[in-house]
Amino acid sequence: MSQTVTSIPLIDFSQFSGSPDQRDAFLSQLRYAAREIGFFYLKNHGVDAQLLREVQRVSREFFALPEEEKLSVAMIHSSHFRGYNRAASEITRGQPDWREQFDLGAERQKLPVSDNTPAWARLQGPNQWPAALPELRPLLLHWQQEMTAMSLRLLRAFALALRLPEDAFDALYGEKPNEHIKLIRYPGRSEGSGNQGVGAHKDSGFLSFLLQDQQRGLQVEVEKNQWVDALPVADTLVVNIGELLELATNGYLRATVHRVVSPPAGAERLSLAFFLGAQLDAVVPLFPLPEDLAKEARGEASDPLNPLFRDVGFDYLKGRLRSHPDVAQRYYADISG
Ligand SMILES: O=C(O)CCC(=O)C(=O)O
Ligand SMILES: [Fe+2]
Repeated sequence: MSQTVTSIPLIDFSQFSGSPDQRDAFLSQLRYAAREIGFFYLKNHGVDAQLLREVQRVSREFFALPEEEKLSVAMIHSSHFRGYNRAASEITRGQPDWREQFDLGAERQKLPVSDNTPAWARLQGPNQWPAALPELRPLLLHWQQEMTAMSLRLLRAFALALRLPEDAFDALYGEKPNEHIKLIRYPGRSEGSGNQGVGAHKDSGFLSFLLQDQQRGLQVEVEKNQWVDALPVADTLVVNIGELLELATNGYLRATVHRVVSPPAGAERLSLAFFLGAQLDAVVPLFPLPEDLAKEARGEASDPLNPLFRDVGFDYLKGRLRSHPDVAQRYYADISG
């Protein structure tokens, strides 16, 4: 029987490279956290603390730019869903989110598109970078590289925790993992803004990582209608499981619903998210788990408001179209109707 969860566990990634006993202890904590809660704090993750501080500092500088500079890289200029959105542009569960944000992905060349190319191929392409803040590009691309390397290491630990071969998930991301970064600033509450920083949702990919500042706001639905604060904890990243891992493990791993409540008036919250996903042409298989684990799998806990698809590119595109109806209408009217 699982007991009531009142807080989010904290696990230490350095144990994974420790003695065999430490490694086993780490893997069982990982399995527990990922199955029972779907969220945990990760310390000693190996991403340089100084780099993280720099990324936070320069992200704040980005949001402090004059509005016209931010709008010069507005997402509406990008068919690849890259760029800036003002607060209340993105929609979750039909309601606007009170957060401004800057999205980027892997810096890759646009794919040639013909009549029979799948629509998700249009997602690949360059990022937009603000001319007014030249240090943003090298810094974020460096951070992206570090986050990708760390998160792929963690994904391999997940495979071991499930007693699958260490490289079980490798073919799903191949040479082109989906490396989505979202810099987010939640303004304080104001008249007429409501308190939805971001509405309740699950993330779609393999794993999500959040670098929080000092301001609370993130909440995790550990049981139906029971929300727990994921308070900021210094020197950790918050990690959560995406729907892709839930689907691949028949619900053994848990993609947990979460949301952000807007900060009080006069405060603000900065959260920097890294979402690791599979490559867009992958199809998610069902991994055969060892019998004792398979018995504990909950089955697919798909959200009826947001059905899942095993085709990674299609599923990711569906999410992007739903979150950004203006971009959808401008570049994807042929498929989003
Ligand atoms: O702001 C946060 O810490 C969480 C953001 C989030 O859940 C998301 O963008 O998917
Ligand atoms: Fe999320």
